[in-house]
Amino acid sequence: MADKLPTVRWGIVATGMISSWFVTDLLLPTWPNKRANHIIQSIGSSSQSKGQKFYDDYVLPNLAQNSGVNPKVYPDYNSVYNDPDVDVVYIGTPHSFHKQNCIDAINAGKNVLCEKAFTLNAADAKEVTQLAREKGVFLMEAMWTRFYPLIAELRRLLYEEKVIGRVWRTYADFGLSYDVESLPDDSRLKNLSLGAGTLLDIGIYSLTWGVLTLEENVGKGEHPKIIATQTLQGGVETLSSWIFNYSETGRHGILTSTSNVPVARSFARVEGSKGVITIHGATSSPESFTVKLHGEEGEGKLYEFEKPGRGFYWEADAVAVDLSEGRKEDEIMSLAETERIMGIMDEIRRQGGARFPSDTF
Ligand SMILES: NC(=O)C1=CN([C@@H]2O[C@H](COP(=O)(O)OP(=O)(O)OC[C@H]3O[C@@H](n4cnc5c(N)ncnc54)[C@H](OP(=O)(O)O)[C@@H]3O)[C@@H](O)[C@H]2O)C=CC1
Ligand SMILES: O=C1OC[C@@H](O)[C@H](O)[C@H]1O
Repeated sequence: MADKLPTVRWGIVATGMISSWFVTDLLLPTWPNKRANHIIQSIGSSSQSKGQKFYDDYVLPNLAQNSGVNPKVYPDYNSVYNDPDVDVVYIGTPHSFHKQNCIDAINAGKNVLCEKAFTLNAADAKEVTQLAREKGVFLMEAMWTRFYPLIAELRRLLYEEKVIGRVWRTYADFGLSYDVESLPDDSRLKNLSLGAGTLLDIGIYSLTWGVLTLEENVGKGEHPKIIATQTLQGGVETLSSWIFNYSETGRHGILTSTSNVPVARSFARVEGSKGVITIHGATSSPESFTVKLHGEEGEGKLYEFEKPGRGFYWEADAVAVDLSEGRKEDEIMSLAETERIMGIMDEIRRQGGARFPSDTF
């Protein structure tokens, strides 16, 4: 069975935390709903020694899972874009570099999976998506949570089975607890030119839970009105809160992110006319949810989902399947949806006051 799956060869750009998580997951022996095989073909870093350390730490221990391929390590990113054996480039740099990294990879004719947040603002996102369309390469934002089987089941229950009746309201939070001011000045979480602030880093997940639970046809129906506010500390946004108002359905999303308070384990709650669904785990990496009908005795029905490692393989599988079937974008995380999400985050920042040096609004 595994032989019939499409295989994709990845070029990894940057060797920070997220790239280590992504590669470690792709080198797992298997996972639920596995739809593709993945090979780490090459690694690009700011230096040979850093790239080599990444290889030693995250690839070498699991080399047996890499289909006999020993990846090349390059002391730059361009060599990855120009490596003829790479099918798709994975970009794991801080947000502010995504635009240029994508442009370079696309101009080299490569397919691209780029980390969230896709760019710093919607205008930059459109420039990149337009280029990919022109060049005819595949491009996707790595919004991994959207590809969890848990999401598909949750949406089936909400909009096919309608288990909680008419959906009215979603609360979702992503909070981490760190002191921004004590971080080094070059930290991507503190440095505004690297895109610091909670909205693009973690608020994007609360936002995603909002659209996935409140929109029956995600991105294809009514677009929400937004009412937003933000708190800045030393110019860096540390607390964002916003309401989504869907006037056609009457639904509201109450959504927030912060670096000042850790999120609760039950990070989201979807309320309907007949019951409530409470979602547990990390906001980026959900584990289970409980469906409890109004008036029902007990704790409600728990839905649990198996997840070896962290869960990055599901988005990678989607890329591999899209490529094998000749698609230039993914249906779940389409380019239009990325543009829309970036536009929503622009609007929250417009109202809330958080700005990056490169913003033109
Ligand atoms: N999907 C998810 O769950 C997560 C996604 N992310 C996203 O991934 C991106 C990277 O985050 P993370 O891995 O935490 O960041 P790190 O700081 O850990 O790593 C970023 C890497 O980018 C490269 N880089 C290039 N230029 C710079 C620069 N000027 N400053 C810092 N790094 C630079 C470096 O790699 P090298 O030296 O090898 O070139 C560096 O190691 C962000 O956009 C973030 O939103 C982050 C965490 C989780
Ligand atoms: O995407 C992310 O999810 C997990 C967080 O810890 C991280 O800061 C963020 O980039």
